[in-house]
Amino acid sequence: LYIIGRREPSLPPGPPTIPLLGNLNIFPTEYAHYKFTDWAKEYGDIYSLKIGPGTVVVITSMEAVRELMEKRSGNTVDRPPNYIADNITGGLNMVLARYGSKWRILRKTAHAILTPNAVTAHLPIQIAESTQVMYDLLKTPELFYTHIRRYSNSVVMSLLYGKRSPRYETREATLFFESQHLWELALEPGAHPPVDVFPFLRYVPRRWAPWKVLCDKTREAQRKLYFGLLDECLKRVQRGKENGCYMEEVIKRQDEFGLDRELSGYFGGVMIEAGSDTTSSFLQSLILLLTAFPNVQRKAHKEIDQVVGDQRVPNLDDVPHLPYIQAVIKETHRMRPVAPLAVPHLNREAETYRGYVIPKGSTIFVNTWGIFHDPDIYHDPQTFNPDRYMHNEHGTKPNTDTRSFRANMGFGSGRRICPGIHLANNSLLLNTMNLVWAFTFDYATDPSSGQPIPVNLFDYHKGILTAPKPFRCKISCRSSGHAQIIEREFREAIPTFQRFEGNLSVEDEAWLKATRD
Ligand code: HEM
Repeated sequence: LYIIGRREPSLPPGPPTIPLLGNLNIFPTEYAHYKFTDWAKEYGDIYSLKIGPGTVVVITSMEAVRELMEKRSGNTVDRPPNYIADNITGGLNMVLARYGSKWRILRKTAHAILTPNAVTAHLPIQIAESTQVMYDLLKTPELFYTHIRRYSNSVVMSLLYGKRSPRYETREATLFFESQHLWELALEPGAHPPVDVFPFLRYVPRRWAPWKVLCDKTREAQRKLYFGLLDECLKRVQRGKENGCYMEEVIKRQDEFGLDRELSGYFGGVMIEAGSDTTSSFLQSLILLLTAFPNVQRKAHKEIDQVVGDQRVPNLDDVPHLPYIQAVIKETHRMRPVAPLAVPHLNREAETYRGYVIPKGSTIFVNTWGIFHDPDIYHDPQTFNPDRYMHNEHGTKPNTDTRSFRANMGFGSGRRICPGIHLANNSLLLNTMNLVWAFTFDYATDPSSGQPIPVNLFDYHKGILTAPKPFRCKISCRSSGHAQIIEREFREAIPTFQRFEGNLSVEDEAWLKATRD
């Protein structure tokens, strides 16, 4: 028993262990990326932690990512077991699913509908929705946080189910935000007994195990949303009233993909989850950073004014002419990666690397945060400085060996890399251009003292996905000319919106009527 928790000599180094628990007693339960980055300074770009008898390996360099996650991606494609998640979803949450036939079916389906070509077909609604973001910010800028969250949910809902969320309060958006909240509580590291490390804890009676009640509640909330939406889509297909959304295609090609009803429901639901709060987290961080770094904002304004001017809104054809805006996006990924530790992987067979043996079934964390904040690679990594990407492709210090670097590190690595990259990139480009073109972002003013209220660059939510906690800032439209163009574009987008407004609630209809009269 004494050897349980002890670090095997062939493992990469790491913090001292204690019997039985290994490093479980010091394993960070919140903002783990900070601690993981501190440990990387002490133990290097590959180190290990013992969690009871199990092993966690943390990698904090592009070189190790390239070797272990990419070159050996067939081996590091699995995810660690997650009893609570599986209890809630029956193992069908694609993001956390174990490697196996079900994950392969889900992944294949995701690829089929998220190719660069397939996402181009859905640009009109994405553009219309990003126009509404500008319109909403014009009318109620103080609600920017919910406007952004509405946007990313509405885009995925429109693409997948042909049904948009015109308001933050739209029924399906609310159901999603509620079920997502429960899901986050259920997955919160350290919040529940470690049922994966010590399986006997799974058998504690329900009255002493509040996590079991939470699991049931979460399962119910998710299924209500996922299968409600699926059935609505199914009915449309049966009536021959398709509107061209992804889930109709999924339903029609069910046999080809190998999906049954259960898998189809979870496929759609997980796409909403994976596509909504990720995109909005990025855009909220962008606003936070633009507010805190006015010099960056000035440069971005200057570039967009030169290229786009003030007589029309930006569009995707402008992107190649906007290198600084592109650099702003890269720098936002670097400063505030949406998933600072990506999502943990697991190796299917033992690995030998740099003389270490990483046993089969180890959990592998890619410490994206640590890589992006490494002062040996990035000059002054805590400063939001898009210019670093103007000098070289990866924004690194001169003479850095960048052979293992690639552009989309914020989207993970290997065979579990984010399949939504193309869709997400279009959203990030459209909204970053629009936000910079139309608005200035300043500190809010404290009404009693008249002093500016600074923003806190580190006040972020806990969890696998981070997003800034709601903060205050002042968002103003740059001129009345810009405002008029936004109003006009919003009106002109009505026919595009209407294709996705087939089955809305009375409240949504009333809101649309009020904004359109
Ligand atoms: C800014 C936006 C986004 C970011 C930064 C992001 C980032 C990530 C990251 C870091 C992972 C884990 C990769 C790994 O395990 O190495 C991931 C997985 C995933 N993402 Fe995204 N994502 C974004 C948007 C989207 C969108 C729009 C969709 C789909 C509509 C999507 C669908 C998924 C799915 C399904 C997975 C799980 C893949 C698997 O485990 O096989 N994501 N994403």
